[in-house]
Amino acid sequence: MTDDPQARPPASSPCLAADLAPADVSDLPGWRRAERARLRAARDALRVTERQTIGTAIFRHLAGLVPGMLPPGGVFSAYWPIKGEPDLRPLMFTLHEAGFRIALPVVETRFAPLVFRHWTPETRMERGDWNIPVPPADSLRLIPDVALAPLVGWDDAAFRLGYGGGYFDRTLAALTPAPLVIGVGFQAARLDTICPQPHDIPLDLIVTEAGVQASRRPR
Ligand SMILES: Nc1nc2c(c(=O)[nH]1)N(C=O)[C@@H](CNc1ccc(C(=O)N[C@@H](CCC(=O)O)C(=O)O)cc1)CN2
Ligand SMILES: Nc1ncnc2c1ncn2[C@@H]1O[C@H](COP(=O)(O)OP(=O)(O)OP(=O)(O)O)[C@@H](O)[C@H]1O
Repeated sequence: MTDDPQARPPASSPCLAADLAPADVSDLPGWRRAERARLRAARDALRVTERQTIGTAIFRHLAGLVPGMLPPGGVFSAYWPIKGEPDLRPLMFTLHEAGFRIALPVVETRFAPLVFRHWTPETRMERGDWNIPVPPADSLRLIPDVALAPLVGWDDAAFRLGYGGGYFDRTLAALTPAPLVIGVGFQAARLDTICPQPHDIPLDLIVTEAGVQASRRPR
């Protein structure tokens, strides 16, 4: 041990470092609300063609990665895009054609973990909570082996900022074994840190149009 303060490891979370986070993180929920609004406004401002180019790049990265992460006939959970999220529905068709089962997340009960309903190209989607299209209630329930989690924001430690309902965190805390979760979003939505809290669970990988950007586990 030494008394030289320079020799000590950082004494506190990087969230408290002035260069990484807002001056006042004592109001973390308020800071997250503001960051969500800022990042969503930036996403909404993208031109349709820019969004499509980014979606295509993310599709290519995932189409190369995901099949090798799934067992034969394994379950892949995607998402039905809302609010300017990258549209990865082509990946649902591609992986369905390759013999994997596709699921979509559904809020069946508010503030409870998500459930995952089977989707095929023949599924007639219905309107769920927040008007998100979902497979009908009589669809088979599946447990994903690999799940995509759409990102509003992300950081280098693979933490995710979502819409603020805590659904993915609650779901990951409840599922055993936990699926491999890939956060999907825009490179521009990177934050120095989301200021992770005890309930925040890091994702396994973050994929943006620039490729794999962060991972929790050594690859
Ligand atoms: N495409 C997609 N599907 C998904 C998710 C997602 O993030 N994206 N989810 C991932 O968890 C779940 C739904 N979670 C959501 C949570 C909040 C809002 C939302 O729009 N909230 C409003 C506020 C509404 C309110 O307070 O009542 C908002 O942000 O404006 C949307 C989806 C399941 N399906
Ligand atoms: N495992 C959990 N059990 C109970 N509540 C939880 C759990 N995880 C998160 N929450 C609650 O959900 C709320 C929102 O969490 P957070 O800010 O991390 O949302 P988010 O990850 O951005 O949202 P979402 O996953 O819906 O897109 C918090 O108030 C938190 O207490």
